[in-house]
Amino acid sequence: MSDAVAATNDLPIDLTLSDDELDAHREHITQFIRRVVDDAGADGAVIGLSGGIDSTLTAHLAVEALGEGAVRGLVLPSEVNTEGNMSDAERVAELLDIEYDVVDIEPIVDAFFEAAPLENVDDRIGSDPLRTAAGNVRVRTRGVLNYFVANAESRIVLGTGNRSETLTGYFTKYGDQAVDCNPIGNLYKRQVRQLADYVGVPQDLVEKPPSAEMWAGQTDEEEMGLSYDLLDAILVLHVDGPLSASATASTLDVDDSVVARVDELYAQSEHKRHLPPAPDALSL
Ligand SMILES: Nc1ncnc2c1ncn2[C@@H]1O[C@H](COP(=O)(O)OP(=O)(O)OC[C@H]2O[C@@H]([n+]3cccc(C(=O)O)c3)[C@H](O)[C@@H]2O)[C@@H](O)[C@H]1O
Ligand SMILES: Nc1ncnc2c1ncn2[C@@H]1O[C@H](COP(=O)(O)OP(=O)(O)OP(=O)(O)O)[C@@H](O)[C@H]1O
Ligand SMILES: [Mg+2]
Repeated sequence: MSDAVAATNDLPIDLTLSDDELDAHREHITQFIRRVVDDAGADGAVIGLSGGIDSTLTAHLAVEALGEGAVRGLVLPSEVNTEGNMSDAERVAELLDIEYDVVDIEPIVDAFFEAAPLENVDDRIGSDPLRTAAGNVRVRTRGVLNYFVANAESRIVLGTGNRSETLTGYFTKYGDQAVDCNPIGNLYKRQVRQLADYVGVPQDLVEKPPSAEMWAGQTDEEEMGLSYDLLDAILVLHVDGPLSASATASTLDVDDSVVARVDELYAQSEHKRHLPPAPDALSL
């Protein structure tokens, strides 16, 4: 394990996976990807590449599972993505030797806002709720492009959701969630970084602060108001685990309000983890 991954591990709970466990996850995930593609009768996979760790690790494991010829990358910059992240996304595609396209989504997003049924969009877009709504439009636009390629070329869309995001609802409903499978969906964020490090993802990508890039300068940890390492510990001990909220707070030596905040994120995002509900069938 690199120093950068080890250094963050200063909590009284150790989520660090052993090499045997990392090998087991690697094998389990690559088998999963092969099975999903085979079961769908698809010819391969398509994945959005953002230069972040989730898509980088997922693409890496997809190439291990399917071979580089069966994986296609889409790098989809908008005006809020940094050039650094977009060139990292291209670097990942080149390191993995996969076919990829770069498509500027801003003209699509511009056309959308011109047609959108809202007053004074330009004046309101800098602050919520429009800032998040606009970010979600960019995220959903990427989903449309992913599915266009999947439909046209008989591919499945690889998602990059991890367990920390799923449990907190930290994703756009029918945006980056609109995928055919989530190969790293059973790994907490810290474990994503660790597995990425283990399979040889470049260090600078492993160490980069996670960002949804929904607006300029956004980082996940700032928006959520807590670090992934602390979030993961609360998820493992409490949301997925057996400890009460107060026992979790005292184990981690944090205020009860921190655990309450995670409980709130979990409860408020319940709807994102299910298919849309409908009333029960009536027998008339
Ligand atoms: N109880 C309920 N039952 C059924 N539906 C419910 C609902 N509450 C809200 N909704 C629906 O859900 C909508 C809100 O959900 P949604 O549209 O997703 O929007 P929302 O959750 O407000 O925003 C997405 C969040 O995910 C973050 N994100 C997005 C994309 C990528 C990443 C990343 O890590 O890369 C992070 C982003 O920064 C932001 O915090 C509401 O407008 C409403 O339509
Ligand atoms: N500019 C982009 N071009 C193509 N795909 C993108 C872009 N931005 C986001 N995505 C897709 O949306 C997914 C969700 O973004 P998210 O930020 O959660 O993951 P990430 O960028 O891979 O990792 P990190 O959390 O470290 O930033 C990405 O993994 C990627 O598949
Ligand atoms: Mg990102």
